[in-house]
Amino acid sequence: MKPSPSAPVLRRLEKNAREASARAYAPYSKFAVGAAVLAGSGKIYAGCNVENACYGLGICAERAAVFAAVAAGERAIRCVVIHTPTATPTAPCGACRQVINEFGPEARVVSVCAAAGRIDTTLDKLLPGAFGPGNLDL
Ligand SMILES: O=c1ccn([C@H]2C[C@H](O)[C@@H](CO)O2)c(=O)[nH]1
Ligand SMILES: [Zn+2]
Repeated sequence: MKPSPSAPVLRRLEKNAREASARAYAPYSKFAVGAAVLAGSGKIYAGCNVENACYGLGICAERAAVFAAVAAGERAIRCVVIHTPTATPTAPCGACRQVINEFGPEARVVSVCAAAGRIDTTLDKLLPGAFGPGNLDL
């Protein structure tokens, strides 16, 4: 079976995530993260982490990207790519896994970094037994 998204689309997502990481606002952690999501329409939405002087109020790149997609009218997430300018790739935090689950329970999740190492997995592997919208069907 052909991989989804295709290699050229995945390359575009990686470029968008890398460019978004350069726009991260991370003066406190110095850990710049960029994310790009491929939404149901085929459009790509990017996000970066945005920190705050009130430390707990920062938001991760992945959630910023998902929320940008939803604000544009999207309701499905097919793929999330995360870029960090580090030597090893970074998997999404638990909060972001839960948010991705809402719109892309079977999304492909790819983490890339400044070196060749990558993580290429799926949301259901990262968040097995997830609580999701279906659990609220009483
Ligand atoms: O997957 C991750 C992990 C961390 N961060 C952000 C949160 C915080 O701003 C900084 C350090 O945790 O990196 C992300 O955006 N995505
Ligand atoms: Zn997160």
